[in-house]
Amino acid sequence: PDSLAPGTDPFELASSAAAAIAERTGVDRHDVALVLGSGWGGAAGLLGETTHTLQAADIPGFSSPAVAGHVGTILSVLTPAGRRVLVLGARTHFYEGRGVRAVAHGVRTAAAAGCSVLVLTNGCGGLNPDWPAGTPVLIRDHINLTAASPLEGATFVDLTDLYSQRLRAIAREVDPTLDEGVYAQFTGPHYETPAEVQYAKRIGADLVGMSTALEAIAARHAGLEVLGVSLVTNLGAGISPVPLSHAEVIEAGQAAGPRISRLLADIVGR
Ligand SMILES: Nc1nc2[nH]c(I)nc2c(=O)[nH]1
Repeated sequence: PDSLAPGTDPFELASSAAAAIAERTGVDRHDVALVLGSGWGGAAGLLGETTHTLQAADIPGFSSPAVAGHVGTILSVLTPAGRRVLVLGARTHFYEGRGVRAVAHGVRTAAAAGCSVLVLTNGCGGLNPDWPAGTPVLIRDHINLTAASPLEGATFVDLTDLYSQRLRAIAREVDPTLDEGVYAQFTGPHYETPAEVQYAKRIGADLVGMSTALEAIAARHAGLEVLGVSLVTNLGAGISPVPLSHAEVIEAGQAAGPRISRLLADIVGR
């Protein structure tokens, strides 16, 4: 069944997606999954040898991307250390209105494909003036402002250390200058008002985005160890005098591309 409609079991769909990936790549088990957010597109090429490129729309439960800057492919990459990375370039955002099952499908597919680690990357707004556009920031924790959960029913899941200290320590070995922050997921698709940015700041957020938190919760439930890395692509509304634009977002991501791609490749290579 290639549908996330009510009635289909999302975990069965993830298993069939993982089976389709294994069949099409000949790779029975992947080790690390990587979700590429805005600005992170260049990372895949530096991870190792891309042995297979699949169209996401050909894999059960995935659809073609709705956001410019997100490619609609799923890659299988072999790292120099012999690790298999599943690169999910087809993220579904909560604001697409396809439901939380669609948002969590990639993560569940990664777990069903055998992955034990998930690296979630995103582009986001920064609330710290010390972080100009192009700054990568490790996610230390999140605030889920979507009023939703990817989990259904009495699925009580502990979220302490959701963003693995072990993986953050590895990231800091690779780049000791990396800062950390709390990421708040808004529903979007609109950007925050200046008042909402100040609200986010007051409740303890350093980064504002429209992804990641729901995926991380689904990842913990699926038993994956999570590393989250944000790319500050703009300062949150009201923090900087000029208005936001998606063009600015893509441009800042591209400028930071080489550095963050190298960073991600070195972290995954550990
Ligand atoms: N919510 C929110 N999401 C974002 N994504 C990007 I790239 N920039 C932003 C931002 O300023 N706010």
